[in-house]
Amino acid sequence: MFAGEHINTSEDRAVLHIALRNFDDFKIQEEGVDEVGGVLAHIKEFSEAVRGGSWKGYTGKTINTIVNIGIGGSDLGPVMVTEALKAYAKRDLTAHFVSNIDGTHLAETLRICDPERTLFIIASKTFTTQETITNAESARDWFLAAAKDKAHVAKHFVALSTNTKAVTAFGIDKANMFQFWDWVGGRYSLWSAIGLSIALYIGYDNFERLLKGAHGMDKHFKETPLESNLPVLMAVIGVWYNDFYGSQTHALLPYDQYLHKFADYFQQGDMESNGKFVTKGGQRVDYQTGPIIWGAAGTNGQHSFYQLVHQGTKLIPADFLAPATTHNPIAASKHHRILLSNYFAQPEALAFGKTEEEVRKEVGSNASEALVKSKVFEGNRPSNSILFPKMTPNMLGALIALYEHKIFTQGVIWGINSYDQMGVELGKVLAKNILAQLGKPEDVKGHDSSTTGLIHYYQKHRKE
Ligand SMILES: O=P(O)(O)OC[C@H]1O[C@H](O)[C@@H](O)[C@@H](O)[C@@H]1O
Repeated sequence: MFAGEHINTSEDRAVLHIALRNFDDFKIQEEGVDEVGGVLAHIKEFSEAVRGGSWKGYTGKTINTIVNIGIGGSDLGPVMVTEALKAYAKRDLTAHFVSNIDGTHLAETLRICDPERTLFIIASKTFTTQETITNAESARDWFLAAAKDKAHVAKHFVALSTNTKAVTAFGIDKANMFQFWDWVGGRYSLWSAIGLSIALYIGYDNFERLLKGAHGMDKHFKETPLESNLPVLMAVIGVWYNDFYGSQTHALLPYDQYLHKFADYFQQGDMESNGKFVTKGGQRVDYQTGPIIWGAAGTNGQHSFYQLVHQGTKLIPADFLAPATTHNPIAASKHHRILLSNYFAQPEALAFGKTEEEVRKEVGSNASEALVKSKVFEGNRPSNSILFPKMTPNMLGALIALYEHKIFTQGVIWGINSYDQMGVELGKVLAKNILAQLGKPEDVKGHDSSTTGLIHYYQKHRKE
C-alpha cells in the first residue's frame, strides 16, 4: 500500500489515502501525489477566506452556513469528524449535511438556510452519483430562485471531485473545484478535498492536526513490530472471534457523545471494504470475511441493547472508547466521572459476569430456580478498551487511521480486495430501470410478482 502498488486489483488503482496526510515524509510514487500540497493550500486559502469574511455572497454578506451535498464516503466522514470535533468549531458557522435523495432531507435543510449567506459544497468523487447530482441541481434551482443571475452561482457553489469535466458541465467554475484522485477510495477520502467542510467548520489548522494525527498512526503501522502493532493486534483479535468463534458482528461503543457518529462512519469504512465473498484471485471464500459493524454512544447503549450483549445468545466483540478528559467538565466533571465509571464497568461485567453462586447469595434461598438462572451473567464476552487523553483533532486522526489499517490488515488476511465496491452496483441499475417504469401500471415489466405488486400498489395510492 505504502509503495503505491495497485493493490486495488479489480480497478487497477493504488490505495493511497496515506499520501493525503504524508507531508512529504514517505517517498510515494504515483501520479497526482505531488499535487496534494497544492490542494491543501487551496483548502487553507478558501477556508480562511470564508471563515475570515473576505469571501462574500452575491449580496455582499458573509457566509454563515455551509451545506455539504454528498453521500457515502462524500458525507459520512465529514459528518463524523465535524461532530467529533465540534468543540473546536466556530459557533457562528453552521454546517449541514444533505445526503439522502428523499426530498425531505434537502427540503428540511433549505427551510433554515438564507440563500445570501449559504455556501453549497457538492461532494462527489465521480460527480455522477444520482442522489448527489439531483440534490445539487435542486439546491441550485432553490438558490437561483432567490439570486436570479447564474453568475452568482460561483459565489455559493464549490465542488469536490476527481471529475473536472462533470463539474464544469454542472456549471461550477474550475477555480471553485477542489480536486482529488482515483487512488483515494470514497470511504477513505475525508483527508482529501472531501474534508473541505471539516476545514471550514474547525479551521484549517485543526484539519491539519487531524491529518498529522493520522500520519502518526501510519508511521506506527508501517514501522512497529507486529506484536506491538495496534492495527495488527486489533485485526487479528477481530479475525480470531469472527473466523474461529463465529461472531457475526463487531460493536463500536464510544463513551463520548462527540463520537456518536463513529459507528455509522465505520459501517461504510469496514463493511464496504471487507463485505466481500470472493478473493482477489476470484475464489469464493469458505470462511467468514467482514463483520457487521454497529454501535452507539455510551451510556445510551446500556439502556437499549446491552441486555442482549450481556445475556443474549450472540457473541459480540466490542470496542469501548473514551477520553480521560472531557471538553465539558460541567458539575465539576461529575458527569464525566459517571460516564467513565460505566466505561470501565461494562467490559468488566462482560468478561467476568456473575456466577450462580453469587446470584443465590444475592436473592436468598426462597428465590425460584428460574429467577436465579435469569440473573446469571456467563461472562467470557470479549472487548477491547481504548482510552486516550482527550478528543483532539490529532487523536481523532490517529483513531480513524487505526481502524483504517485494521481493516486493511483483515482484508489481507482474508485475501480479498478491500478497495472496490462491486456490491453497490446492482441495486443502482435495477433502480434506474424501475424509475423509468413508474408512470403507468402497463409500463411495469420484467419483475417478480412481489416487486410488480409493490409498484402497482404505489401507482394506485400515490398522490403527487
Ligand atoms: O463520492 P461519490 O462518487 O458520489 O460516491 C459516493 C458513494 O457511492 C457509492 O455508494 C460507493 O461508491 C461509495 O464508496 C461512495 O462513497
